[in-house]
Amino acid sequence: MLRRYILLNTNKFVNCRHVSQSMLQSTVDEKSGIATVTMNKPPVNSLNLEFLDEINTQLNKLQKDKIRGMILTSGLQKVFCAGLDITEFYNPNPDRLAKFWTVLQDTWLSLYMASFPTVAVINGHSPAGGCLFAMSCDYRVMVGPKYTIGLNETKLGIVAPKWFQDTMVAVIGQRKAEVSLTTGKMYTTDEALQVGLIDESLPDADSALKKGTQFLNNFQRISPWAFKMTKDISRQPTVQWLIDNKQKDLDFVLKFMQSPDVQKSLGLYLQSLKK
Ligand SMILES: CC/C=C\C/C=C\C/C=C\CC/C=C/CC(=O)SCCNC(=O)CCNC(=O)[C@H](O)C(C)(C)COP(=O)(O)OP(=O)(O)OC[C@H]1O[C@@H](n2cnc3c(N)ncnc32)[C@H](O)[C@@H]1OP(=O)(O)O
Repeated sequence: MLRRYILLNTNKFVNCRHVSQSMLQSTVDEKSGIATVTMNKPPVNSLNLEFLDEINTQLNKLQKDKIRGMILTSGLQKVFCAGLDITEFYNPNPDRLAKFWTVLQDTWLSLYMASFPTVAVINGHSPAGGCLFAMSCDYRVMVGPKYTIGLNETKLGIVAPKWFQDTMVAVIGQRKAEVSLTTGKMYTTDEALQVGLIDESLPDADSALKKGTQFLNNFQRISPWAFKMTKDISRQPTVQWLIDNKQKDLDFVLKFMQSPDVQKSLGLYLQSLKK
């Protein structure tokens, strides 16, 4: 059952419905219908099976609730999202890895094709899967200048799947995405703005949240149906490959991730992170 709360959010009191509370906090502003979904899984919001499942469930719920827009952000000090939880890939249990990858596919489809407008307020570092989530929103506002964002998979000795790559191509174009992906480039906020990976850079989280809300307010006079149809037409070419190839994509990941060379690279990368 939904309960009424007064919630302290970025130093401001707002009237909102409290929808859930765990690794993910979700609040809906009653007046505007805008949801703020805050990832809060210390230390770095890494996306493991349970966290992804919670995010996907929440996205589906918000869709049913017919919210008018969503801000996706982080409750952590300096990380938006560290991407996929690398421990899901290292010495994996094949059944769990299969579930993990399937939930990731579904979560991406839910976010990328959300029926409501979405904004990523990137208030911390956003490598790999974190960058994928940000790129899957309709608009990106990043807090600068000290955080970084990008698809860094090649630096881990792994390969960004086709649908990660296609998402980046849709945002920054083929040529820039190719250089970015092959070099595993992590962009500073300024560089990300220059290349078009983010839409705006703001000096602090409060002003970034305000900017995100302003963007969503653009849709108050736009019919949700017209918005959704337009977004579907625009994004369909990017999602269709995964829709048609979910099993093939999963089979490939299971094989790829269990190969000795990939396991060796991941082990070394995990060690370097621990240091
Ligand atoms: C031929 C092939 C064709 C097609 C290919 C098809 C398929 C390919 C298959 C699969 C592709 C898989 C794709 C994966 C995408 C990903 O998302 S991989 C994840 C990449 N993420 C990263 O590289 C981020 C690494 N982390 C960082 O850079 C920093 O932690 C960060 C800047 C985010 C924060 O820095 P800081 O605040 O200083 O924190 P720490 O570095 O000290 O970290 C704190 C603890 O958290 C642990 N940790 C960090 N990131 C992760 C992570 N992603 N997963 C798990 N754990 C992580 C870190 O080890 C620390 O742990 P400790 O406290 O020491 O125990």
